[in-house]
Amino acid sequence: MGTVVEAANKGANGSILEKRKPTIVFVLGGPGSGKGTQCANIVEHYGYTHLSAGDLLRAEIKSGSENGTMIQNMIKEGKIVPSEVTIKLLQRAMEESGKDKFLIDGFPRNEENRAAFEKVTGMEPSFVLYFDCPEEEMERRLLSRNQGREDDNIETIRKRFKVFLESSLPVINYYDAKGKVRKIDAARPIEEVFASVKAIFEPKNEKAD
Ligand SMILES: Nc1ncnc2c1ncn2[C@@H]1O[C@H](COP(=O)(O)OP(=O)(O)O)[C@@H](O)[C@H]1O
Ligand SMILES: O=c1ccn([C@@H]2O[C@H](COP(=O)(O)OP(=O)(O)O)[C@@H](O)[C@H]2O)c(=O)[nH]1
Ligand SMILES: [Mg+2]
Repeated sequence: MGTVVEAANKGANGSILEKRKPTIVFVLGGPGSGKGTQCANIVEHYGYTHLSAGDLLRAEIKSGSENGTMIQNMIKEGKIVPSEVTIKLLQRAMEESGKDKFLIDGFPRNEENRAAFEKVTGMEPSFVLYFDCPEEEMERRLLSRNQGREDDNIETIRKRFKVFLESSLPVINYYDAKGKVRKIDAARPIEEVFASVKAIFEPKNEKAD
């Protein structure tokens, strides 16, 4: 039974993840659009495991890994770290969690990230949550985030906005063409945004009338 699904999920590396067939939701949106904030809410209500690609990369810098300096420099410049580095961290985190429902926050950030992830893991997202927010609002939020991040300064923020428009939006457009994007107006208060998020995660009542 399920041979068609199994074939569709089969990736190139024989990973245990294939056997578990995890559910994946990509959480995308510009820097400061509220991805991390809303992911925390989703985890609380819907039992997903939150994996922030940015957090994994920052942890990798702290761990003193051989890639640490390269990653740090790229983040400081708002550039996208090579796929193989980020994908390895995501795969490891998924494996180690022992869980099977993931919010992947802030990845894929460009078409190459996306294609490499799908190829290496053999997985596609169930859907993509896209937090849509104007730059002025994102800029305000980032400048008052106060997490001591090296990239939350106006110079790097401008670079991140440019990278988002040029490289990350095409990923959203790609999934939109496949009918997989759930777009949310993220320029509202946190609770209002979460109300829209809930409507996406709640099971549909087919017989509602
Ligand atoms: N809807 C919102 N309205 C106002 N501030 C918000 C909202 N969502 C998040 N924030 C704040 O904006 C900053 C960036 O949010 P965060 O969730 O870290 O965004 P992202 O992960 O997309 O960069 C944080 O300080 C957060 O508390
Ligand atoms: O898949 C990823 C995710 C993040 N980053 C880098 O990490 C930074 C911070 O990402 P994060 O998602 O934490 O920032 P946010 O958008 O949440 O503010 C980005 O600007 C990139 O330089 C990356 O290269 N690849
Ligand atoms: Mg974040």
